[in-house]
Amino acid sequence: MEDVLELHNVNKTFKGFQIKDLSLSVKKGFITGFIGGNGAGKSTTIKMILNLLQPDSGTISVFGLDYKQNEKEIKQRIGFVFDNNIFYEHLTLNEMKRLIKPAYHNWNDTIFNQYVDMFGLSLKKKLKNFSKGMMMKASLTFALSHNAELIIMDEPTSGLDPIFRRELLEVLHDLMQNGDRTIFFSTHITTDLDRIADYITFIHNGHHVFTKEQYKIEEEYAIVKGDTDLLDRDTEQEFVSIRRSNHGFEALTTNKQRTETVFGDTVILERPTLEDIMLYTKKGTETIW
Ligand SMILES: Nc1ncnc2c1ncn2[C@@H]1O[C@H](COP(=O)(O)OP(=O)(O)OP(=O)(O)O)[C@@H](O)[C@H]1O
Repeated sequence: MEDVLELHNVNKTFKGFQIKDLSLSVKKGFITGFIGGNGAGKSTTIKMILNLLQPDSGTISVFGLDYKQNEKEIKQRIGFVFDNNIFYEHLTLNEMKRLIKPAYHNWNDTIFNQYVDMFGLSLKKKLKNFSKGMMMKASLTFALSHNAELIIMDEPTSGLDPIFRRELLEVLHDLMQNGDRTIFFSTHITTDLDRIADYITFIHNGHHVFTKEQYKIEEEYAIVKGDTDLLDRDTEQEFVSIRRSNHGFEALTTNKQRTETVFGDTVILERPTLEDIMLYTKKGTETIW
């Protein structure tokens, strides 16, 4: 399968925060959800992918091209959707379109009008009077109107009400019927990903934890529950992190099959949510529990 986006050993240091040797790839034709807790480095990574921020070292290639030689071509083929307002607020949607359209040689007015209608956006209303949901839809409309092959979104569903969110997810899902398109989006709302993501990329504290097909996560990971007397120095090694209470322990395994072999039916295995995986991974590295 073709990778549309590849990061190789990318490093970026801010005071008090570091993206460390981040390598990841995004498969063409699929939706990849990009997850990680607050401050994990998602926005920083997305900015580097969009060449809005330069890595200190490492390489980033988009469509197999690098920004140094091919910035214009890459930007023609990428659409990005941000949660905060990147438009000129005093302009109407129509005025904004006139400004953006000449920058893209693949611009398609029919598609633009189609999404404006579908999203119920007003062409004559000033953008400063758009709600957050409308702004997100406007931003997505611009990305789609130049036929972007790769759509990158930073928290597209945050702050949207459940109906808007569901609608947006359905639009994203429908967009994938054209198998050439790829979507990479960060989110805190991991339940959104259950609906539409094929792959999940998880970063924690500037490190890549995994990129996996969603169904594989279900196959490999499990929450394990059992009596604390099953735990010793050896068996503890089986888990990412362990939570103990008076009633027993709960832990996350990344290798369900092995856990079954080691513990047999002395433990109960449950399907973890992405939230569980994020939480246990965080606790594991902080060793609080
Ligand atoms: N320009 C900058 N200068 C200094 N530090 C920065 C800069 N941009 C981001 N950071 C820091 O880098 C860390 C990662 O921030 P980033 O916005 O990438 O995380 P995030 O995963 O998108 O978080 P959230 O989900 O909360 O939006 C944070 O500690 C942040 O304060």
